[in-house]
Amino acid sequence: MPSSNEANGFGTRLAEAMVAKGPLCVGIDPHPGLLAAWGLPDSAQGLRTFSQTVLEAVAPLAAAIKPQVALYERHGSAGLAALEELLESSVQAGVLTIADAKRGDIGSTMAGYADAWLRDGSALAADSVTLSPYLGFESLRPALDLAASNGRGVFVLALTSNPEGASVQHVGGNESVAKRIVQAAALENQRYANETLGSVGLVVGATVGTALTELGIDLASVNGPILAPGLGAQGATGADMRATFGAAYPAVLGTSSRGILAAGPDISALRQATTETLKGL
Ligand SMILES: O=C(O)c1cc(=O)[nH]c(=O)n1[C@@H]1O[C@H](COP(=O)(O)O)[C@@H](O)[C@H]1O
Repeated sequence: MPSSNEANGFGTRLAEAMVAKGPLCVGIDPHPGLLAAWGLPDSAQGLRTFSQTVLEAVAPLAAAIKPQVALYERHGSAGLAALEELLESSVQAGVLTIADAKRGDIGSTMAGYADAWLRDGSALAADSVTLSPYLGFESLRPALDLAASNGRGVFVLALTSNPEGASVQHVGGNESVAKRIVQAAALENQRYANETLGSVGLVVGATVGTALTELGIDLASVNGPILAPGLGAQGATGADMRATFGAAYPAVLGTSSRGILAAGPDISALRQATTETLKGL
C-alpha cells in the first residue's frame, strides 16, 4: 500500500505519471469469461494469477491500474486477499492504483469506507478510490478529507459511460446534477492550488458525446484528473475523447479494461494491446 509521506499529492503524482508514460489507465477486471479465456479457474488463485500477470505486463506502460473491486468481492475474503496483494505489488512496480469500488454512503458510514480504501496501514489502501456522490457530494467528506491528509485521491462519478446514467445525471438541464458534482469538485480542488493537479478527480465516460456541451459543463475549470472509461470494449476511441473533452483533454486519463485484457494471458500481447491503445490517445 502507498505510504502517507509522499512528497506530492495524488493529483500531482498522477500528472507526472501521465507525462512520463502517457494518459492511460489499464482496468483489471477479472470477469469469469476472461478467466476462462485465459485458461484460469474462477477462483481466488485464478484472480491472483490474472492480476499479477496484467500488472507485470502493463506497469511500465500505464500511468495507473484500476482493479474492479466487484470482481474480487465475488470470491469473498480470499478474493479480497488477491486484491490486497495486487495493491501491494503495484507499489513495488511503481504504478498508481485506482480502486474501483464506487463507494458512497451517509457520512458516518462513509468514514468506514474511507478508512478501508484510503487510510495508511489499511490492507486495502490504494492511491485513490472511485466514489458515488448520489447521497450528496458533501456525504463524501470523510473520504475527501482523509485523502487530502495523506496524499491520496478520489474520483467522483459525474457523467458515467452507461446510457442509463443520463436519467439521473442530466436532470436539471442547465443546472444538472452532473454540473453540480463538477462544480463541487472544482471547489474542493481549491485546497490543492499549489499542486500541478488537484486530488479530487471526476469520472466522465469517454462515451458521453456532446453531453458536456449540452449541459454547459466546463471540465477545464476543475483542476483535477478526469477518469474516462469507455475506451475499447464500450466503443469510444481516442478521437472521440479529444472531441468530447476539448480544452480539458490534457487532464483526461483514458481507461480500458476488456479491450486490453482480451489480448492476454501472453505478456507481450498484453503489452502490444496497451501500446496500441496508448497510440490512439
Ligand atoms: O468508475 C469507473 O471506472 C466506471 C465508470 C463508468 O462510468 N463506466 C465504467 O465503465 N466504469 C468502469 O470501467 C470499467 C470499464 O470496463 P471495460 O468496458 O471493459 O473497458 C469497468 O470496471 C466499469 O465498472
